[in-house]
Amino acid sequence: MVIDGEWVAAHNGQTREIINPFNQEIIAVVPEGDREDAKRAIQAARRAFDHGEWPHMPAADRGKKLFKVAELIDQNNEKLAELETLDTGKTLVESRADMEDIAGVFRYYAGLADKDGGETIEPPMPDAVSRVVREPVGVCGMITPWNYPLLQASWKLAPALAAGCTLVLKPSEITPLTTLKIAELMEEVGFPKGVVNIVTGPGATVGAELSESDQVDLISFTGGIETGRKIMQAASGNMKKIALELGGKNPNIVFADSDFETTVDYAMNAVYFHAGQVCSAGARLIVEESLHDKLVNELLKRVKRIQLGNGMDESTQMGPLTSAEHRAKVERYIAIGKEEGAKLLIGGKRPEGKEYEKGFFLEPTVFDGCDTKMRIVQEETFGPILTIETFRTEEEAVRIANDSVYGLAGAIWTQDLNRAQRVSKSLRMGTVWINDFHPYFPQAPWGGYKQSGIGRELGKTGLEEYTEQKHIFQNLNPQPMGWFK
Ligand SMILES: NC(=O)c1ccc[n+]([C@@H]2O[C@H](COP(=O)([O-])OP(=O)(O)OC[C@H]3O[C@@H](n4cnc5c(N)ncnc54)[C@H](O)[C@@H]3O)[C@@H](O)[C@H]2O)c1
Ligand SMILES: C[N+](C)(C)CC=O
Repeated sequence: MVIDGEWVAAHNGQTREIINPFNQEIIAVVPEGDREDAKRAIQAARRAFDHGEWPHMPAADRGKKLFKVAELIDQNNEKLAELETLDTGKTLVESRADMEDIAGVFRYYAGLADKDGGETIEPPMPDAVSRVVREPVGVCGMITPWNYPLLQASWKLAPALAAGCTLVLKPSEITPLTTLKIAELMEEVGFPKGVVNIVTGPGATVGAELSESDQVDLISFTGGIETGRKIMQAASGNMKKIALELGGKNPNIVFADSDFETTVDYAMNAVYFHAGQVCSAGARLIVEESLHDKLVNELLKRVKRIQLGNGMDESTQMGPLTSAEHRAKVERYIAIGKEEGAKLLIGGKRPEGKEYEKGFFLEPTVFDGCDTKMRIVQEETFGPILTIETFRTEEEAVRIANDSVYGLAGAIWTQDLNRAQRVSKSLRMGTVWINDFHPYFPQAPWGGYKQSGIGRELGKTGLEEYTEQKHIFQNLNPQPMGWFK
């Protein structure tokens, strides 16, 4: 890991084996840091912020460095993609696309770094000037999940560095490899020491230290809702700023007038992409009753054809789940769905065959006859499970879709664009897609309503999250007030 510009082992020499979820082979051994390592990294980031050049460097120069990182990511796209696939199990095609997105994020914030020079405002008194400027928030703690390891890291690294912050990043303990690789690329670009620190290790120690430390000014977290709650509590000690990107249980609302072929195609992609391990997965299909039978029949035909396999194999459409623990959790949800009376139409078990024996595979699964009282509809299973609910009216569709503690994303399929606009206004979600599913890009903010999170990543807001606003007021003609004579 990287602390204060040096590649170091964990202070106590502990290590962790990183496993390929396709065959359980050990692909790497990484340091298993603890609170002590996190403290050292925080101190390094603190020194680099309080006494270093990075926060004071012209923003355009910080931007140039980020452009170079983007170039190196492009040059190393294949290597990084392979590493991500070996570590997570996702298909190589997905990993390559992730790397392109990641380079795009660095490029976007490289360009944005020097665009906000502050603003002059009109003070309500004569002979005065007022300026509002943005300054880096300080030392940032960053904690990332295992499903999109480098992508989620890039959404934090690029804006924080553009803003002039220093940081300590803790990747998920089970998928740290691409985060360590990008630290190598950043070393090649040359960031001042202590600006970028990477500490590998568990959430309960390294993550908790970052969240609790009074030397950290902001904690940015992407992960599950329960961990988010703990981080929010831990952050209250020094009132550090918090940015939380949490889970979702995202409705995919299909009206009977939608374009059938495109809708079915996207409904599959919405839920089974990356084996459903996507915060914005379209895991709840909410379909107009009159279209239900036709849509379900076609879905089942296509689900049967999904090609499971090694993510490294170009013909694979869906890889294994990322860990044995996670597969066990998803299997528990399948059992819960059956107990709740949902009708299992397909899947619900591990695939048979020698090629699947060692991997953490689970068949794509469809439950019909679902409703919002069921746990499989309310809770994030984070696996290849689709639940189907039906509606008769537009109002009912909206009510069902909003009946959730989450509010991350959702989609509407219809050719009636007035209806699409009406429904999009009624959905309590951070992102609404009309006749599409899944697009996200650096220019548009990303984040959740309700318990899906606090704050936004990406877009201009994603940069502002890493800044404090300062109002600088100058009296141009100071005279005694004469109040206390
Ligand atoms: N909203 C988004 O943009 C987005 C994106 C990706 C993933 N997610 C969510 O992430 C979740 C899946 O990821 P996960 O299983 O890795 O989540 P998780 O909450 O289990 O872990 C996320 C990170 O938090 C760390 N952590 C665990 N306990 C901690 C503690 N007490 N203090 C500090 N850090 C701690 C983990 O080590 C890991 O690095 C899903 O809920 C998914 O929806 C959300
Ligand atoms: C934010 N996203 C969609 C890239 C990953 C969510 O898990």
